[in-house]
Amino acid sequence: AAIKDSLLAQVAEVLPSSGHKVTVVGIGQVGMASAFSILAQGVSKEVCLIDVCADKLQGELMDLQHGSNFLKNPQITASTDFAASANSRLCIVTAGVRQKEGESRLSLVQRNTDILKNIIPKLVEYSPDTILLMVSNPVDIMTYVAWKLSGLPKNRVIGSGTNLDSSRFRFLMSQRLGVAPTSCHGWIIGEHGDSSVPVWSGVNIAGVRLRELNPILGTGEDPEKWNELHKQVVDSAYEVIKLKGYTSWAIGLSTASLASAILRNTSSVAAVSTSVLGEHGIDKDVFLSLPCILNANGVTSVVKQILTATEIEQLQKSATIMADVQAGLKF
Ligand SMILES: NC(=O)c1ccc[n+]([C@@H]2O[C@H](COP(=O)([O-])OP(=O)(O)OC[C@H]3O[C@@H](n4cnc5c(N)ncnc54)[C@H](O)[C@@H]3O)[C@@H](O)[C@H]2O)c1
Ligand SMILES: O=C1N[C@](c2ccsc2)(c2cccc(Nc3ccc(F)cc3)n2)CC(O)=C1Sc1ccccc1Cl
Repeated sequence: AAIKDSLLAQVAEVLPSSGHKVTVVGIGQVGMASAFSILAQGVSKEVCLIDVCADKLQGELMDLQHGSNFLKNPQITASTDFAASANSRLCIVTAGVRQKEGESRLSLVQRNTDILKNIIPKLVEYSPDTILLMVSNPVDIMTYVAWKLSGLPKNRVIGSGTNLDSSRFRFLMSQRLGVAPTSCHGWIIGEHGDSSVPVWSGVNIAGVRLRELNPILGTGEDPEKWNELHKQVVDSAYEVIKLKGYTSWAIGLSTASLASAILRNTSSVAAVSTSVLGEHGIDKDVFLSLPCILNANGVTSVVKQILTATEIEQLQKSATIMADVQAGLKF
């Protein structure tokens, strides 16, 4: 008899999944930083890697598996076949192509949309109850495209949105004030990236709103130039790209944090891209970031922030731009 048979008397079936299985599609810089963060923080012990590059998949799989002894025995699998993703509680999509030199945003969007056409239906086929977490850019549009392609309810299709933007904002705020980033409260909402919206009225330490200490905070007249904080969020993204060619650690940790809220059913609040139709007077079927309650059922509530007219105007402008781009897409 095989050693295993002499050693073990099986008494029950092995379940197909831990119930916390996470699939990461696209194992480039962002996908691997996300997978590593999830494993290193014990967010899930069952991770499946999917990509079109078989060799890279095998190499990343082996390299991660070799660390299993330090990761408390996770189950890590990898395949170019989506069947390997079956029974995933959460599917994180970072697959995409980079903008070519001088490529228009719409052309990139159509190319990434075409990639999603091959990914989303297969993920849902093998994990019909899954939650999709989109990271690929332009993330707000890719989240809408994923929702349309998946047929899932809106609460189970989430974009990483301005979660990274807000994290960079808190770090920069912590540098200015000498307060830990986790104690620097500030929310960036709306469109991820260059046109995101800082909610200055809500920026606070221990509930003390900086806007109350300095009503011109965040405006052009502010001598301390706090509005530069938001500009620094955008500039630092370009700075990182210029210096290292991509971003990985912060977005990977951000993705692991969102995965943790979902898998551990914590109902914590995070700025993520969700359907904003009907919020703040938006009448377009688009996805933008607002503070949302995240748990095992995805986005279960949207926080109704009190926004200034200017902030609402910026959201509505982004909604119109998203809707126009979406109208030009071929599904
Ligand atoms: N939302 C955010 O805050 C944020 C931050 C950083 C990066 N991003 C975005 O994340 C995406 C990935 O960035 P990256 O630096 O990891 O890129 P990358 O080129 O390093 O990785 C992309 C991966 O996708 C894979 N891929 C391509 N087509 C595929 C398909 N059809 N099926 C499966 N896998 C496929 C590629 O093989 C590659 O491994 C980009 O769109 C980038 O703009 C978003
Ligand atoms: O930190 C990043 N890096 C990226 C990146 C990663 C690999 S190559 C480029 C980045 C950096 C700078 C600009 C930019 N623009 C962009 C716009 C639309 C797209 F479809 C793709 C990329 N993207 C991707 C991205 O979304 C981010 S966050 C980011 C970007 C711009 C402004 C503010 C923030 Cl918080």
